[in-house]
Amino acid sequence: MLPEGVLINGLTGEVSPGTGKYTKRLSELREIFQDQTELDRLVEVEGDPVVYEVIEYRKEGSDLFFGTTTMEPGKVSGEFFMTRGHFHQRRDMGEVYYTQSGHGVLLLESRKGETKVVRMDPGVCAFIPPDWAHRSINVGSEKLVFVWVCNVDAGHDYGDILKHGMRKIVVDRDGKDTIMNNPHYSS
Ligand SMILES: O=P(O)(O)OC[C@H]1O[C@H](O)[C@H](O)[C@@H](O)[C@@H]1O
Ligand SMILES: [Fe+2]
Repeated sequence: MLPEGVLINGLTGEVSPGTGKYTKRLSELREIFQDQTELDRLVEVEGDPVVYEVIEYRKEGSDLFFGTTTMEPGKVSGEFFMTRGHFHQRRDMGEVYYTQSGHGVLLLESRKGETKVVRMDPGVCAFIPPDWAHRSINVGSEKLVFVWVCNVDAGHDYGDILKHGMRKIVVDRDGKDTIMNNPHYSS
Protein backbone atom coordinates (compact mmCIF):
# COMPACT_ATOMS: atom_id res chain seq x y z
CA MET A 1 0.00 0.00 0.00
CA LEU A 2 1.40 3.37 -1.01
CA PRO A 3 0.27 6.92 -0.25
CA GLU A 4 -1.57 8.65 -3.03
CA GLY A 5 -3.24 11.97 -3.84
CA VAL A 6 -6.71 11.49 -5.23
CA LEU A 7 -8.30 14.23 -7.30
CA ILE A 8 -11.92 14.98 -6.46
CA ASN A 9 -14.04 17.21 -8.64
CA GLY A 10 -16.27 19.11 -6.27
CA LEU A 11 -18.79 19.98 -8.97
CA THR A 12 -19.22 16.57 -10.59
CA GLY A 13 -18.13 14.17 -7.82
CA GLU A 14 -15.59 12.54 -10.13
CA VAL A 15 -12.85 10.67 -8.22
CA SER A 16 -9.51 10.08 -10.01
CA PRO A 17 -8.54 7.36 -9.55
CA GLY A 18 -11.77 5.83 -8.25
CA THR A 19 -12.02 2.11 -7.50
CA GLY A 20 -15.76 1.51 -7.75
CA LYS A 21 -19.10 3.16 -8.25
CA TYR A 22 -22.83 2.60 -8.28
CA THR A 23 -25.91 4.54 -9.26
CA LYS A 24 -29.32 4.64 -7.59
CA ARG A 25 -32.33 5.42 -9.73
CA LEU A 26 -35.76 6.52 -8.59
CA SER A 27 -37.41 3.13 -9.14
CA GLU A 28 -34.95 1.53 -6.70
CA LEU A 29 -35.95 3.96 -3.96
CA ARG A 30 -39.70 3.49 -4.16
CA GLU A 31 -40.26 2.47 -0.53
CA ILE A 32 -38.63 5.51 1.02
CA PHE A 33 -40.88 8.16 -0.56
CA GLN A 34 -44.33 9.19 0.68
CA ASP A 35 -46.13 9.34 -2.66
CA GLN A 36 -45.41 6.12 -4.53
CA THR A 37 -48.08 6.72 -7.17
CA GLU A 38 -46.37 9.95 -8.16
CA LEU A 39 -42.98 8.19 -8.04
CA ASP A 40 -44.24 5.54 -10.47
CA ARG A 41 -45.51 8.29 -12.76
CA LEU A 42 -42.15 10.08 -12.71
CA VAL A 43 -40.31 6.84 -13.46
CA GLU A 44 -42.64 6.34 -16.42
CA VAL A 45 -42.52 9.84 -17.92
CA GLU A 46 -38.94 10.77 -17.03
CA GLY A 47 -37.31 7.42 -17.81
CA ASP A 48 -36.29 6.48 -14.27
CA PRO A 49 -34.01 9.40 -13.34
CA VAL A 50 -30.77 8.97 -11.43
CA VAL A 51 -31.14 10.11 -7.81
CA TYR A 52 -27.55 9.64 -6.69
CA GLU A 53 -24.19 8.15 -7.60
CA VAL A 54 -21.54 6.92 -5.17
CA ILE A 55 -17.88 6.68 -6.22
CA GLU A 56 -15.32 5.21 -3.85
CA TYR A 57 -11.60 5.00 -3.36
CA ARG A 58 -10.67 1.88 -1.41
CA LYS A 59 -7.36 0.11 -0.95
CA GLU A 60 -7.20 -3.51 0.18
CA GLY A 61 -5.84 -3.70 3.73
CA SER A 62 -6.59 -0.10 4.74
CA ASP A 63 -8.79 0.78 7.74
CA LEU A 64 -10.28 3.85 6.02
CA PHE A 65 -11.90 4.48 2.68
CA PHE A 66 -13.51 7.53 1.15
CA GLY A 67 -15.45 8.70 -1.84
CA THR A 68 -18.11 11.02 -3.13
CA THR A 69 -21.87 10.95 -3.25
CA THR A 70 -23.41 13.10 -5.97
CA MET A 71 -27.12 13.72 -5.64
CA GLU A 72 -29.31 15.08 -8.40
CA PRO A 73 -31.89 17.76 -7.65
CA GLY A 74 -35.48 16.56 -7.76
CA LYS A 75 -38.69 15.99 -5.85
CA VAL A 76 -41.49 13.48 -5.60
CA SER A 77 -44.70 15.36 -4.73
CA GLY A 78 -42.65 18.01 -2.96
CA GLU A 79 -40.43 15.53 -1.09
CA PHE A 80 -36.79 16.10 -2.02
CA PHE A 81 -34.56 13.40 -3.52
CA MET A 82 -32.75 11.55 -0.73
CA THR A 83 -30.48 8.58 -0.03
CA ARG A 84 -31.80 5.33 1.48
CA GLY A 85 -30.38 6.19 4.89
CA HIS A 86 -28.73 3.72 7.24
CA PHE A 87 -27.18 2.91 10.57
CA HIS A 88 -23.73 1.35 10.48
CA GLN A 89 -23.52 -2.32 11.32
CA ARG A 90 -20.65 -1.45 13.64
CA ARG A 91 -22.25 0.65 16.37
CA ASP A 92 -18.90 2.12 17.39
CA MET A 93 -18.13 3.66 14.00
CA GLY A 94 -19.17 7.09 12.74
CA GLU A 95 -18.48 8.93 9.51
CA VAL A 96 -17.51 12.33 8.11
CA TYR A 97 -19.33 14.18 5.28
CA TYR A 98 -17.65 17.20 3.71
CA THR A 99 -19.90 19.16 1.34
CA GLN A 100 -18.25 20.39 -1.86
CA SER A 101 -21.15 21.94 -3.78
CA GLY A 102 -24.89 22.32 -3.74
CA HIS A 103 -27.22 22.48 -0.77
CA GLY A 104 -28.56 19.67 1.31
CA VAL A 105 -29.87 18.56 4.63
CA LEU A 106 -28.25 15.77 6.58
CA LEU A 107 -30.97 14.13 8.64
CA LEU A 108 -29.73 12.14 11.64
CA GLU A 109 -31.54 9.95 14.13
CA SER A 110 -30.17 8.26 17.23
CA ARG A 111 -31.28 4.84 18.50
CA LYS A 112 -33.16 6.67 21.25
CA GLY A 113 -35.17 8.53 18.62
CA GLU A 114 -33.52 11.96 18.85
CA THR A 115 -33.45 13.85 15.55
CA LYS A 116 -30.72 16.24 14.43
CA VAL A 117 -30.32 18.20 11.23
CA VAL A 118 -27.02 19.46 9.84
CA ARG A 119 -27.19 21.79 6.85
CA MET A 120 -24.97 20.60 4.00
CA ASP A 121 -23.54 23.74 2.42
CA PRO A 122 -20.16 24.04 0.68
CA GLY A 123 -17.40 23.99 3.29
CA VAL A 124 -19.42 22.30 6.03
CA CYS A 125 -17.77 19.19 7.39
CA ALA A 126 -20.40 17.13 9.20
CA PHE A 127 -19.54 14.80 12.05
CA ILE A 128 -21.78 11.75 12.18
CA PRO A 129 -21.38 10.12 15.60
CA PRO A 130 -21.38 6.33 15.96
CA ASP A 131 -24.86 4.77 16.04
CA TRP A 132 -26.75 7.68 14.48
CA ALA A 133 -28.73 6.83 11.35
CA HIS A 134 -27.99 9.27 8.52
CA ARG A 135 -29.73 10.24 5.29
CA SER A 136 -28.74 13.04 2.93
CA ILE A 137 -31.32 15.09 1.06
CA ASN A 138 -30.69 17.44 -1.85
CA VAL A 139 -32.82 20.53 -1.13
CA GLY A 140 -31.21 22.70 -3.81
CA SER A 141 -31.62 23.12 -7.55
CA GLU A 142 -28.11 21.90 -8.46
CA LYS A 143 -26.16 18.72 -7.79
CA LEU A 144 -25.25 18.12 -4.15
CA VAL A 145 -21.69 16.77 -4.01
CA PHE A 146 -20.07 15.61 -0.79
CA VAL A 147 -16.98 13.66 0.21
CA TRP A 148 -17.37 10.98 2.88
CA VAL A 149 -14.74 9.19 4.93
CA CYS A 150 -15.49 6.04 6.85
CA ASN A 151 -13.99 2.92 8.38
CA VAL A 152 -14.08 -0.03 5.96
CA ASP A 153 -15.61 -2.22 8.68
CA ALA A 154 -18.51 0.16 9.44
CA GLY A 155 -20.96 -1.60 7.11
CA HIS A 156 -24.51 -0.57 6.22
CA ASP A 157 -27.60 -1.54 8.15
CA TYR A 158 -30.58 -0.48 6.02
CA GLY A 159 -33.16 -2.65 7.76
CA ASP A 160 -34.50 -0.35 10.47
CA ILE A 161 -34.90 2.71 8.28
CA LEU A 162 -36.49 0.74 5.46
CA LYS A 163 -38.96 -0.86 7.87
CA HIS A 164 -39.93 2.11 10.04
CA GLY A 165 -38.85 5.14 8.00
CA MET A 166 -37.21 8.12 9.68
CA ARG A 167 -39.20 10.29 12.09
CA LYS A 168 -38.81 13.39 9.93
CA ILE A 169 -39.22 14.12 6.23
CA VAL A 170 -37.95 17.10 4.24
CA VAL A 171 -40.40 18.71 1.82
CA ASP A 172 -40.75 21.83 -0.27
CA ARG A 173 -43.34 24.13 1.30
CA ASP A 174 -43.84 27.38 -0.64
CA GLY A 175 -40.33 27.16 -2.07
CA LYS A 176 -38.66 26.56 1.30
CA ASP A 177 -37.21 23.24 2.49
CA THR A 178 -39.17 22.29 5.57
CA ILE A 179 -38.68 19.52 8.14
CA MET A 180 -41.93 17.79 9.01
CA ASN A 181 -43.04 14.78 11.01
CA ASN A 182 -43.25 11.66 8.87
CA PRO A 183 -46.92 10.67 8.77
CA HIS A 184 -45.90 7.11 7.79
CA TYR A 185 -43.38 6.61 10.59
CA SER A 186 -44.01 3.35 12.45
CA SER A 187 -42.23 2.61 15.73
O1 LIG B 1 -26.16 3.93 1.41
P1 LIG B 1 -27.17 5.03 1.32
O2 LIG B 1 -27.92 5.27 2.59
O3 LIG B 1 -28.07 4.86 0.17
O4 LIG B 1 -26.38 6.38 1.09
C1 LIG B 1 -25.50 6.51 0.01
C2 LIG B 1 -24.09 6.65 0.47
O5 LIG B 1 -23.99 7.87 1.11
C3 LIG B 1 -22.69 8.18 1.58
O6 LIG B 1 -21.85 8.30 0.54
C4 LIG B 1 -22.16 7.14 2.50
O7 LIG B 1 -20.88 7.38 2.93
C5 LIG B 1 -22.20 5.85 1.82
O8 LIG B 1 -21.73 4.89 2.70
C6 LIG B 1 -23.60 5.58 1.42
O9 LIG B 1 -23.72 4.31 0.92
FE1 LIG C 1 -22.76 5.80 6.58
